[in-house]
Amino acid sequence: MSSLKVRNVEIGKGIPKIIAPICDKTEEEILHTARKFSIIPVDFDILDIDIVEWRVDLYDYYNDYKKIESVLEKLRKILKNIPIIFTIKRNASHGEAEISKEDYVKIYKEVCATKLVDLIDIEDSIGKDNMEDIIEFAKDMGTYVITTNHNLDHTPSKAECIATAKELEDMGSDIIKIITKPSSKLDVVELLETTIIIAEHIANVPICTISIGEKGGLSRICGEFFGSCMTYGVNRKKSAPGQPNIEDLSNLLKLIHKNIEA
Ligand SMILES: O=C1C[C@@](O)(C(=O)O)C[C@@H](O)[C@@H]1O
Repeated sequence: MSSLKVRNVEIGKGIPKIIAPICDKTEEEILHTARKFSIIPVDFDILDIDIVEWRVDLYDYYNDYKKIESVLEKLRKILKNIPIIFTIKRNASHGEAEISKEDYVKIYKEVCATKLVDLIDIEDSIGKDNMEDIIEFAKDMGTYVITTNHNLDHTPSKAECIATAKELEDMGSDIIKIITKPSSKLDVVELLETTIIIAEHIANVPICTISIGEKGGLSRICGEFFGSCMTYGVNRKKSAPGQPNIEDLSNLLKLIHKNIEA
């Protein structure tokens, strides 16, 4: 697995990168949260984040491209050099956006064309052709692509996850993300083992794996050992169940980094 440098952040090397999602509904709240993320750390008031994800499906106007662009322009200024991920999750992937695949593709392309975001996160529920369509466009615009495979009701086998990772990499993903739902502790362990195999033997791009819900919490903190390159931390509002808060996450990641040989 090789790393990916986005602005000053090297994803796929060292401590997994902390992504802070912005999950607000209104422009005012979104910008307020972004300002908190951009504050220069003072003493203990450190918000230790590497990347900000805007969860656009949680915004009141997720299907109004003009409004999205206007918020993005402001976010870009506020967040300065912090990389921004643009994500719309449709309700097919437990997100909030009731949006057709065609509109999804259209909004993502328009956003790439603005060059205001560093990465986009696209979901596999839109189908291979639509994913490839967005990826090709994103590459032309210089936007990095995270492709997300959602398994929100089960944990697929190792073989299935490996096949998925290969397929997503072949499509041109810059980062591969696999999300699974555990029904037992063994499911969590299975995903961690799968992560090692993909990171060390299969993928040439960084991968991120998450076992969701309270049962899967371990998968969010031990990525450095198993080969998962990034993890999501909560600020005020969670964007998914099981996410730890940013401060705890940051402390844990540093502690693990000091005590393991990855
Ligand atoms: O894909 C993901 C991962 C996530 O669902 C999580 O479980 O932490 C949180 C989402 O905001 C993000 O887009």
